[in-house]
Amino acid sequence: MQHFEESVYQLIVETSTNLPADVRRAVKAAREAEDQATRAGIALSTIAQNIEMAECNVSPICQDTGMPTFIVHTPVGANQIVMKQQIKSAIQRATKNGKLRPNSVDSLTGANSGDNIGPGVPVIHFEQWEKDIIDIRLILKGGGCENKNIQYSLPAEIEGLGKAGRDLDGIRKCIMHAVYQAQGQGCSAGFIGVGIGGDRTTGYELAKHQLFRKVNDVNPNEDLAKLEAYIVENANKLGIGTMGFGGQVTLLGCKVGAMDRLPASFFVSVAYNCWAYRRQGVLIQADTGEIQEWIYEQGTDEAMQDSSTGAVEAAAGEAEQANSERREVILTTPITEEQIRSLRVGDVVVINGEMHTGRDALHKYLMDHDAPVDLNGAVIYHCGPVMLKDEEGWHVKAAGPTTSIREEPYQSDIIKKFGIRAVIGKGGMGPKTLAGLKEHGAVYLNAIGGAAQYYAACLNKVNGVDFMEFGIPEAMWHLQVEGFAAIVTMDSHGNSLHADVEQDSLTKLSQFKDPVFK
Ligand SMILES: O=C(O)C[C@H](O)C(=O)O
Ligand code: SF4
Repeated sequence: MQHFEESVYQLIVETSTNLPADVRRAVKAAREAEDQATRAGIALSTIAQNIEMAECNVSPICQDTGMPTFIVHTPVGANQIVMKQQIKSAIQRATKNGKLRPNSVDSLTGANSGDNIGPGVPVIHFEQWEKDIIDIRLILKGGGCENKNIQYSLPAEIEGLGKAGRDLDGIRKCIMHAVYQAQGQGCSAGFIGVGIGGDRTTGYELAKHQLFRKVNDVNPNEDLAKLEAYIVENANKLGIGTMGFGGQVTLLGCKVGAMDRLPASFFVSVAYNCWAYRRQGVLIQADTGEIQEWIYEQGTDEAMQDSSTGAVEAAAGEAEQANSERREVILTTPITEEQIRSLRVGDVVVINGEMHTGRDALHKYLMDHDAPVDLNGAVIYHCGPVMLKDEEGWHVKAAGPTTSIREEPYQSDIIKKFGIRAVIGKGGMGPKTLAGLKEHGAVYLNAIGGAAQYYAACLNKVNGVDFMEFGIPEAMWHLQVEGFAAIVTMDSHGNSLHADVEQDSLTKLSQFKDPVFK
């Protein structure tokens, strides 16, 4: 077992940086199905470019490298205690090398352990089997899509769809609603795993296990196979689109499993995974610990685009031609109110100058404290980056946006208190923020979720950092930026693309009210 730790390290690096071929093919099919000249089309081009950049840089596809979750099958008699120790040390090494973000946070104190080790982290499930080989699979599922997991208890009254009973049609309604409620916040276009039955815990576990299936497999249960095909076809009629921008492609895959339940309970548990669907696995020789085989086709041979550069620019160019009303506005910080008031939903903004990261801990802190820097005219970026330090200082290794809606209770007050002019994030924000943008003259910009390498390439200098005590993802990083492009999705005139897409998709959802499976 001399090579076991190194093999697990390779598994972690591969999972975090190189999206598997079946997932790549699903993203490529989405690109083909979507009009390149739309916002969703541009988002998919950015995603494709980001996937290639991550592979090339051997750096995280998305900065949120998730809750490392391993499922390990071992021969009878193999020493699982040693394996657990070695998995943990591989995790620590991958974190130190910037392949994983330090993601393990004490729930009571907020302290980040810094090495992805803590109570309950990583998650390791061991199972023995009769074979003489070790099968170890890993999923890195980020927090934003994890937050969009949902569990239904049947029978239920489902928003937009009416009564859902304890049958296949009731299950269908739950799953359609699960896709609807995620909107773009889980970085659509996504994949879902569904667990029918179990208790509240095992139901979710079953749902997550479905995410280990291959994208193109077919469910051996005929009814479930039909349900899976139905969901993929019809969820794509909801019009939510990539990143919730509206569009043809909302869901890339649906896998459903069933287990027994108690007479009184009927749970339908849904695990939502973003497009950055990072799961891999290896078969490991039990005597040496060496990798014998990769379980999922690796991404390397499935190139995302014809030429590695220029896809996004080309798509943006086409988009501009197709939609002469779409403007590209270059802004240098600090930004004035007049500049902000001239922006409308749909404009592309390119930012130069300085931006400041801020997410959950910072927003809470700023409510009743001063800011360490002048934020008048400033840009706040909802982002928890992967950072590495060397002799020259800090470097940004991965830095895509985080889900903005979590800051809804604070954002409007923070904008007002400090004179912030632009907030960048993903998934959109709610009515309180929209009113705040209008009142104080600010704008919400949507960056492409998960495109952590794409954005890291524009963040070329770290000017400083405050609140390191919040941990790397939550600290306030002051970043020098050049050519950071994002789309205005909420403007200072009361318009919100997110509110429009949500409204429109609810209308579409209600078209699926009538029974399908009898
Ligand atoms: O934590 C993050 O950086 C992002 C998170 O996965 C999210 O989707 O909000
Ligand atoms: S930011 Fe988006 S792509 Fe990254 S983990 Fe969160 S949901 Fe997934």
